[in-house]
Amino acid sequence: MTLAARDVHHGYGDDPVFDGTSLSVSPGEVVAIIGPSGVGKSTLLRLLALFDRPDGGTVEYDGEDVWNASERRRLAYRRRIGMVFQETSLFDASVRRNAEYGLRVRKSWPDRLRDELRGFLGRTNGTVDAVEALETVGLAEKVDQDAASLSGGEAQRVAFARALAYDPEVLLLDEPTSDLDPRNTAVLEDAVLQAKNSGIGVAIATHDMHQAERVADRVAVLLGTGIIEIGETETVFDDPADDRTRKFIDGELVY
Ligand SMILES: Nc1ncnc2c1ncn2[C@@H]1O[C@H](COP(=O)(O)OP(=O)(O)OP(=O)(O)O)[C@@H](O)[C@H]1O
Repeated sequence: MTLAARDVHHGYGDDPVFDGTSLSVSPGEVVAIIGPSGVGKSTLLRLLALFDRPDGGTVEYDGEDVWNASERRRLAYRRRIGMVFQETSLFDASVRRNAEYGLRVRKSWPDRLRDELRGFLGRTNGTVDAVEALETVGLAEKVDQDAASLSGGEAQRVAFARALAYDPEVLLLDEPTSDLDPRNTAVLEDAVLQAKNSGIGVAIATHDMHQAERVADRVAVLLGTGIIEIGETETVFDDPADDRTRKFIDGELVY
């Protein structure tokens, strides 16, 4: 599984956000996307999540141009991608039901039938259980609590568990710890590393350089209308090829 945006052009109105940029996510790696506010980190994640079609260029899943595939195939690909947004949206029900939500909605009918058959035959279906996913984010003891009564940090962790619970091949995280305290941040970062170790490819947009250093194998630096540099985390932080990267990381670039 590799999810890739290739030479994508995209914008809103007359303003280009991307003028030909590329990014790929492979199994078992974490790619951090860093860059100033408004540069297009969320937009890039939305393109990778197959929510929006790029104006130009391609988004490919395992080499297949997703927007030239049938809608059925595109939906099947979309089901393999988990996305956690900046703003969490839980509904008024228990934590468990919120974490299970993706399982019910996103599974295709053939998957559901297969799972039922496997359940009938007494086999496990390989899907991460919602409670297991809640354990990963340290919320197992809150499964029966009403989601509406959770703190902001707990709600973000439930949103992450929901994405994990349906066993995605790729996880796209948009500032998943922007409102979290250090303890909640550490729990989520740990969950990201567990996801990676289980073979999931992760892309994470973050404002937090230290977070990128802690969790990412590769870092993509978005500036202007595209990625100006992408490489191994250590190289990008310690010995960047582009001087603008160094300035951005050192806080010398003013936007
Ligand atoms: N639906 C939209 N309609 C019009 N303009 C949009 C829309 N979504 C995003 N933009 C614009 O596209 C640009 C990129 O936005 P985006 O949210 O991707 O940036 P970002 O890097 O994620 O920002 P932040 O770090 O503040 O979350 C911004 O100039 C934004 O105003």
